[in-house]
Amino acid sequence: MKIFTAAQIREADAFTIAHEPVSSTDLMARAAGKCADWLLDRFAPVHPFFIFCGKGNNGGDGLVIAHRLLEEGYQVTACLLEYGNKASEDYIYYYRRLQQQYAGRIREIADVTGFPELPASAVIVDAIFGTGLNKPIEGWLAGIIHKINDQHGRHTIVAIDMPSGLMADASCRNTPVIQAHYTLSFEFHKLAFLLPENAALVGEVQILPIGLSPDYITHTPVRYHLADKEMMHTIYMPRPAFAHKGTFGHALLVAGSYGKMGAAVLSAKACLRAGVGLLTCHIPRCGYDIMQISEPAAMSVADEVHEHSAHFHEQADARYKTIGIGPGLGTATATARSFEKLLTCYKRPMVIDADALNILSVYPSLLYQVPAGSILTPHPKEFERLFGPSANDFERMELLSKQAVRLQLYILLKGRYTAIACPDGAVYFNATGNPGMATGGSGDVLTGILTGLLAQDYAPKAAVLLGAWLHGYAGDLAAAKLSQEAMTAGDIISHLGAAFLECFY
Ligand SMILES: NC(=O)C1=CN([C@@H]2O[C@H](COP(=O)(O)OP(=O)(O)OC[C@H]3O[C@@H](n4cnc5c(N)ncnc54)[C@H](O)[C@@H]3O)[C@@H](O)[C@H]2O)[C@H](O)CC1
Ligand SMILES: [K+]
Repeated sequence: MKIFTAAQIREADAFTIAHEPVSSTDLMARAAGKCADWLLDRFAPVHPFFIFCGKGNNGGDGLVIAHRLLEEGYQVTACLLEYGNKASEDYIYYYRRLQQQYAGRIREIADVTGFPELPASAVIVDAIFGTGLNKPIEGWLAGIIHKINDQHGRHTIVAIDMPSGLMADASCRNTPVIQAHYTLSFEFHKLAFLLPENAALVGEVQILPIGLSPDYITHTPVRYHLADKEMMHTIYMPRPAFAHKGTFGHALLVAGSYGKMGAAVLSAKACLRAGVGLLTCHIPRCGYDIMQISEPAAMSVADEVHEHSAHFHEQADARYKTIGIGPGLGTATATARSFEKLLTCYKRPMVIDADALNILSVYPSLLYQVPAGSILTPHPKEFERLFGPSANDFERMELLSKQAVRLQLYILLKGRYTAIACPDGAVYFNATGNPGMATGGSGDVLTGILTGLLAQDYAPKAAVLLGAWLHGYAGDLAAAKLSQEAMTAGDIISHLGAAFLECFY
């Protein structure tokens, strides 16, 4: 799914009105009607509704919702915020209709003292500002936002299109924003919904299709995308019937050090479960028995050094379709030196994670030696060590995209919505996964999966999108069976099979 900017959403709206064609009042009725349907479905008539309306089209949506709920016999108070702006045409149209039929249900609010007493079980609908917000909310309107947020623990707050105060494409940190339990958003996700700094504001997001022009949607280029199941179906490659293990590539995994062999084992197991043909693990001498016993399907090569690996560059030849490097590797000087040599002799896209990323952040010039098309998988701290801090999450996304272009790499920034930046600057968000995966070893599992997919001849972009999706999907299946608390990284691996089956069979 494409993620459009606020300006593009306005264009989509205008394009739809001109080409469907549909009048803008009818488009508003269609959009707000979807919200009303959702509210009617979710809340019984015992809930009194307080619908706060701004003067733009978001407020217009609120007026349509108020009218529809009244028609359905609900108790509604339309709280119209009179802050001096000129009302939009569609707002005026629906205001007149409400005024004619339900004048008694309208309350005009011109300062904070007009904030209504809310009875128990009231539902607050926020239709104050949507995608038209162009500066932070100030003055008594900010007071209204705070008053509404004070009700967060007592009343359900449903935001229409966007929580008021949030901008689709810019940071609103430390400005007044509605803290919604639900956000009913039209047609598309907004970038703001996917960034951690807004996690407490958007609540559960419901995307409601409102029939914006498919023509506009198909032909308008965007930087940000949300990965979805259809995308995965275009990526996934079923195995040919006459396949043998050579068909699926031989991967080299460079991982583990004294005390961190678990990371290597998890990565190896995940790589095998992702379908690699053959796997060789380069591990320090101390890890030899551990790996051989833990994962009999993997071959092992022990380094000359006991506690960490220092000679893996000698291994890295054309036999290997790809290399996954980093989980539990440690950052010993000898390890860093071997990594440096590896980068001069091995030129295929590889997967670089954890301590291998930490080595890159200590020796940043090595970043330029990383083969084009390789996949880096930093968590936010590792990302910051590599590329520096950002003032907010929007700037971090800019930096992520810019670095992927500059280095011609795929950079996967881990998070609730993992963001995957591509060498052409596009960024894909992955929505599978859950907080149960915020546990030691789950990154090692991802590295194994990505390595396994690259070895099977998935192009790097396909591998990183599919790998992130499957990793999260398997995590969701594990959480459904075991709970988010009790699941471990190993459970992600053991649910990978079910993830393949559910998604592709
Ligand atoms: N996406 C669609 O196709 C549809 C969207 N709909 C709804 O329309 C809004 C966007 O409406 P718009 O009138 O452009 O903007 P807003 O209602 O968000 O408000 C803009 C209004 O307020 C002024 N303003 C902006 N910032 C501030 C501020 N900080 N303080 C005071 N005033 C401010 C601005 O100048 C405008 O006058 C979208 O979100 C949907 O809810 C349609 O209903 C259907 C199609
Ligand atoms: K809103």
